[in-house]
Amino acid sequence: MREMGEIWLALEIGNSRLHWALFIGETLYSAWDTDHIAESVIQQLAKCQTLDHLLLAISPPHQKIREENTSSSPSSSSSPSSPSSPSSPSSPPPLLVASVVPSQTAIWQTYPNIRVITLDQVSLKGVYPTLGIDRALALWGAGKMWGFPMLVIDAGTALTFTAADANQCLVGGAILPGLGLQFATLGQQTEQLPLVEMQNFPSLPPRFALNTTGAIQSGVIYTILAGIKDFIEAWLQLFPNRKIAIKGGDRTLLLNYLQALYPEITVRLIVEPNLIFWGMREIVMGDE
Ligand SMILES: Nc1ncnc2c1ncn2[C@@H]1O[C@H](COP(=O)(O)OP(=O)(O)OP(=O)(O)O)[C@@H](O)[C@H]1O
Ligand SMILES: CC(C)(CO)[C@@H](O)C(=O)NCCC(=O)O
Ligand SMILES: [K+]
Repeated sequence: MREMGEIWLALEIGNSRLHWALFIGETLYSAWDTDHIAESVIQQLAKCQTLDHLLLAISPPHQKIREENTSSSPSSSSSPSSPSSPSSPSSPPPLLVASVVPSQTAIWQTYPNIRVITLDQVSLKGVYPTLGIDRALALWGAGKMWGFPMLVIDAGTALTFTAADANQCLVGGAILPGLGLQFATLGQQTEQLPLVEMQNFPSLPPRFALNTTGAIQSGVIYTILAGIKDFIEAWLQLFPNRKIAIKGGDRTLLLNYLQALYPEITVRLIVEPNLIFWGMREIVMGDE
């Protein structure tokens, strides 16, 4: 970034929704999620006169899904709270975009001050050309924050494992359908199976179920948890001093279950929803 205290926005375009962060220089001021935004709204953003207008346009209060204020002085302004101290810019702030949805990236190109992060800008070594930028950035962010070797588990639309060794070189990883996707496919692609809603089971379901919904819950949850445990154990055997971080929309649910089933591995997990933003910050600050 050009100035130390400059306001900039980070946007991660995921397959389910958008993930936003407002930075002042190196400091993450707040982070929130929204649904994908219509092209017509994006085209209006260049005309926003103040930061508050812009924030309101990209995340109207009823649309905002999660907000986390990381600044020490919470602001009273509307959602998401904009920083009160630095003066609002007269033109829209720089926007850093990382996207795994190319059609969505395309409609953001009308934004006046946009920079799209691509894989070649992440200093992670040994990447393959089609590696998702979200996986690369989350791994880079986690490794820079807590050190390498690092394994990142992303419990998002897809559940992914992505690892790098002590030389900051990609070891590799794995991709499987995330929790929501597993329930959705069973409900949609079969004649007799219902769509199971995830919010309805905060605690572990019985392993051996005597009804259809229970059987789906058991099958999806216990095999995902066993899979996560197996990947973690394989990772722990690979390197000394290795770390593990977990992010993604299903992280809290999965952590609660993991804690109940495998407390000894759960304590090793670094839980951090903002890994991709730490990765983006590394790239922005590296340019100075
Ligand atoms: N309000 C919500 N809206 C959508 N998904 C949610 C919400 N709260 C929790 N989730 C869970 O989050 C998961 C999606 O995770 P996330 O939002 O991290 O995915 P994503 O948008 O694909 O992002 P990424 O590409 O970074 O994984 C879904 O499986 C869903 O169960
Ligand atoms: C796996 C997802 C969908 C996770 O968001 C994304 O990282 C992606 O589209 N990756 C491309 C394929 C790969 O990472 O090998
Ligand atoms: K596809």
